[in-house]
Amino acid sequence: MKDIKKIIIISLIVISIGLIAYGIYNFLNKPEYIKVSYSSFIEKVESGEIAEVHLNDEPELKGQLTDGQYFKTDNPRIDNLKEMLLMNSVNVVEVNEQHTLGEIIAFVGLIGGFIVLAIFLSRNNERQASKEYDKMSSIEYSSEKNKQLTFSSVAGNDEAKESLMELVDFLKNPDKYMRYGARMPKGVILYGPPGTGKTLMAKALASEAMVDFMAVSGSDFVQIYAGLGAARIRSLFKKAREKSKCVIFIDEIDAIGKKRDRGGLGGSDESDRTLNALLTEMSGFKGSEGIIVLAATNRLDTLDEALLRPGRFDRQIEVGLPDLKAREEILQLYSEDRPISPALDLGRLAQQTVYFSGAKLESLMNEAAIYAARDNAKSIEDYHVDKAFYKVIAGDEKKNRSQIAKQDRRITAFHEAGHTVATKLLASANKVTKVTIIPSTKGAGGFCMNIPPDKMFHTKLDMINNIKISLAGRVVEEIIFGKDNITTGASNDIQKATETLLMMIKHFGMSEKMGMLNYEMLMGQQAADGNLVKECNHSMEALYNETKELINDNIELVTEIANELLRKETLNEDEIDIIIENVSLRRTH
Ligand SMILES: Nc1ncnc2c1ncn2[C@@H]1O[C@H](COP(=O)(O)OP(=O)(O)OP(=O)(O)O)[C@@H](O)[C@H]1O
Ligand SMILES: [Zn+2]
Repeated sequence: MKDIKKIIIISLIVISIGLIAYGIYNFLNKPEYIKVSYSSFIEKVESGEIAEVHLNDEPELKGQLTDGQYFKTDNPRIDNLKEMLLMNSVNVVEVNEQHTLGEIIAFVGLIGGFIVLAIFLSRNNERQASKEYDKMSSIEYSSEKNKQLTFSSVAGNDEAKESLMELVDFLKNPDKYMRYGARMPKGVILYGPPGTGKTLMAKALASEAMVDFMAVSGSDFVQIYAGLGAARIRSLFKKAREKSKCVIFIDEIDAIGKKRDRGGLGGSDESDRTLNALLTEMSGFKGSEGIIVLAATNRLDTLDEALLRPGRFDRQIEVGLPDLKAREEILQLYSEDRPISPALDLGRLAQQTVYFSGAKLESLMNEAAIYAARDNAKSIEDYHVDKAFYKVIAGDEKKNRSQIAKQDRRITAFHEAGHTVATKLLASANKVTKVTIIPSTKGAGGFCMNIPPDKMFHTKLDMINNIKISLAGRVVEEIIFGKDNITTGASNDIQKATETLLMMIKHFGMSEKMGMLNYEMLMGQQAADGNLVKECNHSMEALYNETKELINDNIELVTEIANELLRKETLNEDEIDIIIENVSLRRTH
């Protein structure tokens, strides 16, 4: 505001100078005119007493006599006046407009004044705008130094916690790792369903390492103004460097890091610019600076690959929904400071809260506490939890708390038990590290983690067994629940089985009927050759029937594993081996 005043004053001064100059010029140059009649003017022309005439369209003509005197006379406004004057060797000056030099000066002065004013105003605007831009581009972040928060405040997710704990020492002593030439990760992505404790873990990492925690959200960078998102990224990293050691947490990274469209549709230049700024900043800082960027997303597969490359977010940690044990731990955690009735069985409550996230469990205990307080009850009772339960799953289908997703769980348990048994019987060299009926981002239902041994070549038998392992989930569904009750849960399995079978026939010459031909080369891209489809269908059916036979022979084992899965939700390899041993002992007796 002050600046605007200054500019107005300066402009006024410039304008006044112009006007004064005009006045002075006029005053100094104002000649005295004597009036002569037109007839005496003509006489003077003819007698050669006129030196100069200014021709114009005005009522009066002006000019100068040979003796230097100025004169004026009536303007006859005739066409041949100029010719007549020239014939009498009078100097003729044509003045089309009446502007005198003085007026021109004043005019120039005025224009100049305005130009100066405009320049000043626009400069001022620019300065104002850039000031505002600076203000907006400096990112607001929430910073917390939470001394009490440790990894023990995060229940379950042991693998994820372990991976993060490795980083604590690095954050404390980055120099130590630099001395050994160890390259520590700059970026870690935590991915998994909402409310599973990703933010909580990031905070725990910062507080255990006793460094600053800077939290922002990806949506803060989605801006209407061009370049603002990128500027905010730079400001964020600048502030982080000022702190030297810190954890930057970017929630909802997908808001800036979405896959860039190859077709050019949808993806905006603006979000590209923001993403590029992030990538540049991340490659910019050195590992020795003790800065780690944690990012969270619900979906890893929507992120741009460029983000996941080495030197960026090259560590990806899954944070899944809690299983039975973890749910009990979380419930325990949120009961600690609350008066819980001794009759309230947290173990049973954990069993009844399948598919609940940590956030949902926390909210369950909180709502129960609110109901208890409203009742002025001595402690939180089972029926408070029951009421709270309906509140928390409100919007979901109203289910009895002990019946939640009961059928889903049963189907998933049997399906995964099928994969497990097939793996154990057909591919004993594979490691089944974990079976679970808790959904992950990888599989819709549960999953059976199966690590094949490291080998250079795969035999035909290996590939056939892999197909059977994939089919075993569906096979068990059919045997236990009937042909009409098979589910969509096997779609990934069917895709995998088909892929393997096609590879065997099309690339590896492993089908006697189709011979040793590469069908890709024979048919180009159009693979829908009738014979090929028929052969695939035929082979798949044979493999399905063989798998069915295998499962039927071992249905007792499948059932046992499924029931154990329903009890514990997650089984590791040792637990599976014990069940197998028990069942085979029972059989031989
Ligand atoms: N494993 C857990 N242990 C203890 N508390 C948990 C756990 N998971 C979630 N919570 C509780 O739920 C709250 C929300 O979790 P948090 O914000 O960390 O989830 P998030 O995974 O970051 O979710 P979003 O994807 O929605 O950002 C936490 O503050 C905590 O109270
Ligand atoms: Zn399956």
